[in-house]
Amino acid sequence: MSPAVPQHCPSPRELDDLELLTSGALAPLTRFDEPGSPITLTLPDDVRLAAVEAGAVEIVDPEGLPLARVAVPGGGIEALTHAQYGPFRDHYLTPAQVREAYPGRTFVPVAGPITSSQLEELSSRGSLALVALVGAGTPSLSPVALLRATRLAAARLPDAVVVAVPLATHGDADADHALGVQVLATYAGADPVYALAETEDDEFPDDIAAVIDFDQPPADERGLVLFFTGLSGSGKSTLARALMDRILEQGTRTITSLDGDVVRRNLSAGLTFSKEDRETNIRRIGWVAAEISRHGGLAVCSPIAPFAETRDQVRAMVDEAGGAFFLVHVATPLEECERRDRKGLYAKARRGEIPEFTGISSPYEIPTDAGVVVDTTGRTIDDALDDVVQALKTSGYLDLSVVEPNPPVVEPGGAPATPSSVVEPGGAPATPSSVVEPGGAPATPSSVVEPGGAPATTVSKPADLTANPTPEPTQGAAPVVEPPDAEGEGVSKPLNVLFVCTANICRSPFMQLAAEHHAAGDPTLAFDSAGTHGFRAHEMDGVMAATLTPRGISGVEAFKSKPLTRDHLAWADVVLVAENDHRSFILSEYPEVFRKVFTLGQFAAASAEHDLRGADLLHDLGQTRGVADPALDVADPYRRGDEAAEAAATQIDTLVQQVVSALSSHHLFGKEA
Ligand SMILES: Nc1ncnc2c1ncn2[C@@H]1O[C@H](COP(=O)(O)OS(=O)(=O)O)[C@@H](OP(=O)(O)O)[C@H]1O
Ligand SMILES: Nc1ncnc2c1ncn2[C@@H]1O[C@H](COP(=O)(O)OP(=O)(O)O)[C@@H](O)[C@H]1O
Repeated sequence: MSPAVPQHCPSPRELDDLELLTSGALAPLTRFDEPGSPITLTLPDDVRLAAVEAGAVEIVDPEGLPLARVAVPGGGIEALTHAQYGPFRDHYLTPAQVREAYPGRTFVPVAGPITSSQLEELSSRGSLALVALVGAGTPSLSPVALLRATRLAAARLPDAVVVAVPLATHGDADADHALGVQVLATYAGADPVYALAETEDDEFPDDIAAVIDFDQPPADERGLVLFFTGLSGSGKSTLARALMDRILEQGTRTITSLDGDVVRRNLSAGLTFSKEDRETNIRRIGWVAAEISRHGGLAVCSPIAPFAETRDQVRAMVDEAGGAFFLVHVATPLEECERRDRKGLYAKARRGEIPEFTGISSPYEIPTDAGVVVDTTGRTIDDALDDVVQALKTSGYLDLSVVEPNPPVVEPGGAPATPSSVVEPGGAPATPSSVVEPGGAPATPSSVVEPGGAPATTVSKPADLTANPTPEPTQGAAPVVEPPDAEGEGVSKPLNVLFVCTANICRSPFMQLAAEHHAAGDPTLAFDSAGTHGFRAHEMDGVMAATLTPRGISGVEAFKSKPLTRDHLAWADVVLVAENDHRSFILSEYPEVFRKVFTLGQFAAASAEHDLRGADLLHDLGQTRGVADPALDVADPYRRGDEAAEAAATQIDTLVQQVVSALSSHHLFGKEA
């Protein structure tokens, strides 16, 4: 009897590639794993072994429907069936079908929503076939939104049809471009291909803008997974519960709780505390949480989750589902958890009665990517919770400070109650908060067992700067009263200004420090900076830094560079970049922020023509922003000598002064208010 052909459900990218291979869209390519081709199929070791033995692997979709048989080795494909479902399936046509149905048209590749000016450009180009490139990993819109937007564009053109082609991205822009050209040529056959010009214009017809808005909700409307990790007894459940109460009191979101103990009694009943079972447990929690986030829901998870790799997997699952993942490391040291020993488990573990107990005989790997680190030792629950609430607010995901005014709470007996403040046994005065700064300020020390189960040691959290999603304003934390006509009347919030250049070591640090200098403690403004390809934790470039002192600008010693993340953008009310290229980069990677990204020169020029200031100015410019004149760019002075640095410094200093003065509301609503 010949060995059974194993089944395998590949990644979304590989499924898209399979569809293109079997439809003939990648002709002359017809198989996986041709030398030098990005169209590859990776099999897990056990599947590969079985496939080699059987001579083939059967590719199935996520629901187990066999799609194709792939020869192993060799990669040759025998198609079994095509995917027959999915939104707008009728638009998914093979090149042969397209050439038969739509001959004589001009073929237009569409990778993002078509703008108003592009529509105008297309309206005079005759009969069109808009080819929407909707594969896995497409950067701008989700596949279904790109198809919706392209259909709306087609309806606005005199004669256009829409074809969907699942061309996935392969992590290499050049290879993807070459594939795109090849696929378009195959679809067009003898007909012309017309590539839309890149446009700085980001105005869309209302119906297309609505599709974009629905697909890219603002940070505080996205699905959110709040993931508490830490040792048993560290305070995960207590803090998670208190946070959920606060969210429910605010009344803007519903919540699903996935507490460690509760999950183990239900979803993960029967699992042990072996490494393998813990990983299964966390992946189950992650899967459910990601599905909740897919629909804009909020999941609060509080398992120990001791392994970095599994936490990363959860982050990736949530990311794939379009949700935001926010990691809270409850870093209460082992000694304190053991002192609490609420369930008596540590004592048992010390006596050897519980094998593989986290912190005693099983490792806990300290997160280096937490959004906030909280040590609850000697603090009230409310105080520790405030760290989490503050970090969430800074991240842009959840702002719990906007609440309806509370009626006074009256104690039995009639006296007004003092604010609730639960002090635990042994509860000493609060220690300072340890929100992780973008600059990677070390957290309070936390005791951990290192991987491998070595005895607990006291370590400081590594100064990780990569994935920190909580840019902290460098000043302006003091509350201000908003202009009476601004949104959120009476709510305290500075305007957050993010400066961006390439590496975050020359121009954008100068912008940030100069802005802080000119704002002179203005509480209505907060500043930060990052680089599109930012170095991590570098000092400012020495040549550029030398231009600061003669201008009386300080703060360079504390400065550390960082790469730009989505979370920095979420934090910012306005993003001011050095050059047009930075703007294009941000718009292609994070199209949802298009209303708030300007070049510094563009913003300064536009604000000079305005009477409005502060939030009103931002709002108005967000609606009417035009093309950024490249002549207003701040050229890169890096490694171009003292003169270039001095010229950039002078240019930036002037522009920043204008911007600070235009954005400040201090003279109106600051100290005097
Ligand atoms: N061996 C061992 N190690 C750690 N914890 C143990 C163990 N055995 C039982 N318990 C109890 O189970 C709770 C942790 O379960 P989790 O699902 O959160 O753990 S894990 O994430 O799968 O590692 C944990 O609850 P919390 O105190 O809420 O964290 C413990 O009460
Ligand atoms: N500031 C604090 N924050 C959270 N828990 C605290 C704090 N101070 C003391 N505790 C106590 O520590 C214990 C934490 O237990 P729990 O929340 O179940 O932890 P975990 O879910 O991490 O196992 C509770 O008894 C809680 O009352």
